Amino acid sequence: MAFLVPVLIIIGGSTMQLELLDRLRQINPIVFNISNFVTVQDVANGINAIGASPIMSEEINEAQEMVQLSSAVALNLGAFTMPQIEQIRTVGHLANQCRKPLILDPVAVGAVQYRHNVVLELLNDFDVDIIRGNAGEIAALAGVDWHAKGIDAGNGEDDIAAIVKLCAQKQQCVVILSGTIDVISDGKQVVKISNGTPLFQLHVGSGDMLTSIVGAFAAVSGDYFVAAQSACAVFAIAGQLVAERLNAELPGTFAVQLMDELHLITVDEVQRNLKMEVVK
Ligand SMILES: Nc1ncnc2c1ncn2[C@@H]1O[C@H](COP(=O)(O)OP(=O)(O)O)[C@@H](O)[C@H]1O
Ligand SMILES: Cc1ncsc1CCOP(=O)(O)O
Ligand SMILES: [Mg+2]
Repeated sequence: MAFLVPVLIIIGGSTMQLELLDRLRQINPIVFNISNFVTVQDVANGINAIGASPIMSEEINEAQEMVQLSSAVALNLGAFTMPQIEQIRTVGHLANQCRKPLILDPVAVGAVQYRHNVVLELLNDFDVDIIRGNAGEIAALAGVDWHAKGIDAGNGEDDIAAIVKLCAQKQQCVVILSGTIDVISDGKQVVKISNGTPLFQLHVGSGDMLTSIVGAFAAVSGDYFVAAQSACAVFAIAGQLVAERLNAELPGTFAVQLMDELHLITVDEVQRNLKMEVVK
């Protein structure tokens, strides 16, 4: 096994372990995803491109084997049906029993009350380690007023650092609120990562890809707060590097080149481009 050079960035007491990207590529962890039919291909290829190994399943009878063979489990609630909720519940319990990191993407819970209710029931049923959503979704889970717009963040006036911290305290896990700035909290500390590009918003599935890539980082780190920060930094900087090379708003080209960049991006590039701050 090649020697891993530790790349630690310490800002205001918070530690970003950028070498997790190299560790991920060496270990090639399996990430089991319950995906949605809209973005499943992007999610599988995003995991593959970054250096992990995706597997998807909609069958409850193979839930136990799926969880056992994987190193992280990502639950995307983008387009679930009631029978699928039984599979999701089973997988959530199994992930807890087998101590596999469990990541949740609560798609559109800020816009659809039915989804919100179902997700709150699931969160009562099993423990998730990391929640990743946009501002509309995280505000809903924090119980804060916000005008979400379908699968998109929408708008609101509250302080997003306070919202993500409240959500992390309420749900007792690490929470990522992604957007123009990614804000990450474990309920005590809050970190902001100001990388990325607005082109992410022109590609449906950007958030879903990030959620499963968070799973890949959680699979190779015992510290979910650090894993969440590293995944957000790598993903946002990959998109930013692509955008810097494009001379027009090209959503199709962006999506294709994002996949390439996820494969090519190095720890050194992340380190040179990282814009991270600890919120006081
Ligand atoms: N305006 C923006 N500027 C920079 N990065 C962005 C912007 N909007 C979204 N992103 C990035 O897009 C990725 C997906 O996040 P987001 O768009 O919030 O998810 P979702 O697709 O679930 O709404 C994240 O890496 C985030 O940092
Ligand atoms: C359009 C759509 N409808 C249900 S799930 C979904 C995809 C959401 O993807 P993302 O949250 O990554 O933009
Ligand atoms: Mg989303």
